[in-house]
Amino acid sequence: MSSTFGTTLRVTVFGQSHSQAIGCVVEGFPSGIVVDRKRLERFMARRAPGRGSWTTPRKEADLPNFVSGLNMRGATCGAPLCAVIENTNTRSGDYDNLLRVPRPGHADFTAEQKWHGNQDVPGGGHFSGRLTAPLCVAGGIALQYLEERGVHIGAHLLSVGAACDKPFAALDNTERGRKTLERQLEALADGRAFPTLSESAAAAMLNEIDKARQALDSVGGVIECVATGMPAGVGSPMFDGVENAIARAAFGIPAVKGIEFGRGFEAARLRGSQNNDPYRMTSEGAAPQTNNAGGALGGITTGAPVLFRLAIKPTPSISRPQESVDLSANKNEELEIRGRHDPCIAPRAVPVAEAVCALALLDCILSFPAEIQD
Ligand SMILES: Cc1cc2nc3c(=O)[nH]c(=O)nc-3n(C[C@H](O)[C@H](O)[C@H](O)COP(=O)(O)O)c2cc1C
Ligand SMILES: C=C(O[C@@H]1CC(C(=O)O)=C[C@@H](OP(=O)(O)O)[C@H]1O)C(=O)O
Repeated sequence: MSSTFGTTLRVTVFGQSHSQAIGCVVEGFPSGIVVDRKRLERFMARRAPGRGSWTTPRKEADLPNFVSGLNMRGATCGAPLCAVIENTNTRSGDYDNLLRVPRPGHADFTAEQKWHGNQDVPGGGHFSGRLTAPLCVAGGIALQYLEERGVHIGAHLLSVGAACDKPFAALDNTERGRKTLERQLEALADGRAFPTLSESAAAAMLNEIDKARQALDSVGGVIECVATGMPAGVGSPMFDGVENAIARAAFGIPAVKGIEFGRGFEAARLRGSQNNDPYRMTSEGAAPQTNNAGGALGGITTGAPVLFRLAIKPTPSISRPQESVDLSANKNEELEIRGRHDPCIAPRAVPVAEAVCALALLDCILSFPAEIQD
C-alpha cells in the first residue's frame, strides 16, 4: 500500500482511524512558505468531526504537530514536511462484530479479500474518512501558497439529496461572470458553518440529513469546486493533464464515486455549437467567453476557472439492519452497526475537495508549467 500521489509535490498519508496518530509527509513544497497556523486551524475545523447532529459525534481536536519540514520562522525549509495528528477519541469495541461481518458499502470486505485478517478494521482503519484530516494539512498549506500567487480555490455543497444550492457562475467567462464568481468565493470565505451559497439551501440540506438520520439511514451529495487565477498553459497530455491530476487525487477521498469537469456529463447531450467555448480578444488577450470545458482543453489550462464536481455517496455505516455474511462461519447474517457515523459525508468533504484541488494544481504548476517564450 503506498497512499502517495504527485509528481514534484509528493504527498503521503499514513495512519489508521484508531491508531495512535495519523499524518502526512509532503516532499517538494517550495521553500519559504510561512505557514499561517491560525488560518490552517480554521481550515481544518471546517472538516473536523463532532460538530452537531449532521456530523459523527466523535470529537477530535485535529491539531497538526509539525515534526519536520519547517524552520525557526515556521516556514517550509525544503526538507520533507511531516505533520502528525493524535487520535484521542477511539471506541474500537464498536467494531468487534465487523471483523467477521463486513459492512455493505465500506471497505471491510475488500480489505479482507486483500489482507486476509491482517487489516485494521476499527474506525475504518486506513480507509477511514479520518485520513482526510492530514490531506487537509498538506492541502491547507498549498492553498495558502497558491492564494499568495493569485490562485483562489473554493467549494460548496451543490446538493444533498433533493435539496440544491445555486451553482458557481463559473461557466460564464465574461467579466460579468468572473465578478459574480469572485463575490461567491468571497461569501464562502466568511467562515459559515455550513458550506452553501444560499442560506435557504443550507436549511433544506440540513433537513434532508435529519430526515435520513431519523430513518436510521444516510444521504449523499454533490460538491462543486472551482479554482480561479490559474495561468493558461499548465498541464501535460496525455496522462498529466490538470483533469488527470485532480481526478487522481479526488478519488483518494473516501466515498467519492464520480467527477465531472465544466458542463460534465451534460455536455454529452449538447451540440458542438452549444458546447464549444468561443474566443474573443479581451484586455488580457484571447480568452474563451464561456467555460463549458471547465478550464482545461487537452489537459492544459485555458486560463478560465478550473471547475469540477464530485459525487459523494451516502455514508455506508447506517443504523438500520442490513444483509451481510459471517465470513468465519460462512453463513448469511443480519448486521447491526454500532458506533458513531456521519449521516452525510458531503458537507465535511467540502474542504477536502479544496485541499486535493490545491495539491493537484500546485503539483501541475511545479511539474508541467507553460514553456517560457524566447
Ligand atoms: C470526511 C469523511 C467522513 C466519513 N465518515 C464516515 C462515517 O462516519 N462512516 C462511514 O461508514 N463512512 C464514512 N466515510 C466514508 C468511508 O470512509 C468510505 O465509504 C469507505 O472507506 C469506503 O471507501 P469508498 O466509499 O471510497 O469505496 C467518510 C468519508 C469522508 C471523506
Ligand atoms: C473521526 C472521523 O470520522 C470517522 C470516519 C469513519 C469512516 O469509516 O470513514 C468512521 C467513524 O469513526 P469512529 O467509529 O471511530 O467514530 C467516524 O467518526 C473523522 O473524519 O475525523
